Amino acid sequence: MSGWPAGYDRRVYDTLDSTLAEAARLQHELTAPTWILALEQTAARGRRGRNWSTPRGNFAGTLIMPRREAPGVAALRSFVTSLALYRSFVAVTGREDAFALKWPNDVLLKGGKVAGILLESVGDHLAIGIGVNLAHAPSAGALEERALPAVTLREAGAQVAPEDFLDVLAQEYAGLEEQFTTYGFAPIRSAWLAHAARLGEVITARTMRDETVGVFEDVDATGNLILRTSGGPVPITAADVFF
Ligand SMILES: O=C(O)CCCC[C@@H]1SC[C@@H]2NC(=O)N[C@@H]21
Repeated sequence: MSGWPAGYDRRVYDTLDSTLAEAARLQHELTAPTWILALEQTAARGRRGRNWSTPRGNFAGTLIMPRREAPGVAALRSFVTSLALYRSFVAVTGREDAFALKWPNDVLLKGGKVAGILLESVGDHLAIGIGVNLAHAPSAGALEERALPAVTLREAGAQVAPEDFLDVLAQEYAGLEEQFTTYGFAPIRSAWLAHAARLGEVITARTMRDETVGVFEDVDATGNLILRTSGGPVPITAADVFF
């Protein structure tokens, strides 16, 4: 797949503090959904207030678009995005078996984290921040306790420049975005579940307040993780998942 999807703009920067921060600064002047790519970020953010490191060679991008739906529906684009990443990774590596999706929105390569996604509301826009370890990954010492190891896409045999990866991702995303706006979450959910890591296995979901251990049974129609526990199914809206 090559080319650039119709209806999307793009801006490429050498260095930014954060593509999410740039999306917030640009929101009022954009006239179309826009991909913002930075070849280096100096103050990138990850989920739950964590830092995210983006040395040169890795992919750091944000897609900003007008938010037309209720926040909960718009947030389902985290699944659209992780599925687009999955398909992009398969496209550039030819390795269908090596990748899996971890709820809510990480992409795994051979069990290690290769990409992360952070959604933010920016006024009446949605900003989808995406970081991919194309060439570099943080060492085990830089990660939190129990976090999955970080791996690079090179470990799947692919050497891809960030600009080239953007072309692939933007096309994959555009196709899935159209599917999402036309048919809703159902087909995205099915496709996502087909590549889910640890479906049917016991996993742990940890929030600031508590921890739930149960069998990963499903992702429901609103994107909740469903864990089967001895007390019945428990829907989880937001949590960190540990295997
Ligand atoms: O914690 C995670 O897993 C999500 C990481 C998201 C990082 C990306 S890199 C591009 C965009 N800009 C940021 O500051 N963060 C996101």
